[in-house]
Amino acid sequence: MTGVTLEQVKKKYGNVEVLHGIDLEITPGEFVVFVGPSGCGKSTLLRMIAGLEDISGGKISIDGQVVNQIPPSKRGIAMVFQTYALYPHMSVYDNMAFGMRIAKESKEEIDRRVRAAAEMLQITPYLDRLPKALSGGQRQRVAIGRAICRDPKVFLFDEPLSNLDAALRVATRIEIAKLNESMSDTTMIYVTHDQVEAMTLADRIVVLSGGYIEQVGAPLELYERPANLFVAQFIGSPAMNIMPVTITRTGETTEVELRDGTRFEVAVKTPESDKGKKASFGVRPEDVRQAEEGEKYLFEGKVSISEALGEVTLIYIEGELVDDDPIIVKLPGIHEVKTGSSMRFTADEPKLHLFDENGKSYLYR
Ligand SMILES: Nc1ncnc2c1ncn2[C@@H]1O[C@H](COP(=O)(O)OP(=O)(O)OP(=O)(O)O)[C@@H](O)[C@H]1O
Repeated sequence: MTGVTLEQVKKKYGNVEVLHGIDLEITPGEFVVFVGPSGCGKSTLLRMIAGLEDISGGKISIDGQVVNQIPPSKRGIAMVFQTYALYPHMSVYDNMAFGMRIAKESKEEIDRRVRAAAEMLQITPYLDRLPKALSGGQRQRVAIGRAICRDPKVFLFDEPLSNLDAALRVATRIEIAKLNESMSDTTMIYVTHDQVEAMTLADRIVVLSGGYIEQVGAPLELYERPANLFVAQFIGSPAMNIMPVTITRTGETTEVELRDGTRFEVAVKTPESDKGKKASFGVRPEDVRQAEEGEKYLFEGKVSISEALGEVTLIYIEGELVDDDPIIVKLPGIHEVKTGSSMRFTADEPKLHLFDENGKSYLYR
């Protein structure tokens, strides 16, 4: 079993540094997903692990061995790309066998591995076809099959589903989850900007932004305890609502005041020195509910629009409580809501988040 360690890994293109000293320990057999907005450096980091990009600083180790100077073919990795990268003139079988033929494996061994991978991915009926006679999803499975045949110690995926349509994405995502179960000794590193893929596939997610790691954790840990405003708003859809507040009482629990003067308590510890300081209060759209008549409420606002999606109703509230983005409330089921009407909302205390003036969660201070 093989782990991957990154120590102070940096990447520069010319004078521009795009990764600023990444430290990460990926344990053997783990499925780690890199997520982050476009340009945050996630593909570059993956390509550096693969050996397809030079390392400008720091160390990358695979299985305890520093690989900075080791070529891709000697790193024990296999990579699946967004664009499949199949040879168009070769059959599916030959595409999958190609790497092993180069490595001078025996004919019998090649046949055994190609058929085993094809079985696992349910592409046996297509082994004689050319890639052009396959759908996008089938082509991607061939690309994954080719990677499996190499029997990699580390499996790297660079946005493998992003060229597929919605239904195929789901089906292929489930294939990859099954693959991960059947290859439980193989370490997998997966790049995506799709948070559903990240949440469903990962043992741990690494959230990147601007060439830095914002947080590393299990999917639900990031959802329930985001370390900062960036992660809070990146994980979860629609994004967490953020409202500017002032801290009016500190201690084991904290009282905050919204812009309209409403005060309430958040079950988060704050230091005395933060009394009177600006902070950001956060609550997820799905954690908000309508306050009962006479019940203490968190916030009140006029409905600017509502969307009934059947399974849920989304209510948008604009006004002084927020800066640019409206507050979004996601209520289960169908609700008749009048535009312009005033509504009061509340949420259970454990679902409330508080971030300091620098955007860092008070849970981690
Ligand atoms: N060959 C290159 N030369 C110069 N800059 C580059 C090069 N490749 C990438 N970059 C820059 O490095 C940064 C990180 O790019 P990278 O492709 O890793 O981002 P990403 O998070 O994978 O984005 P996306 O989701 O859009 O693929 C970006 O600012 C990009 O413009």
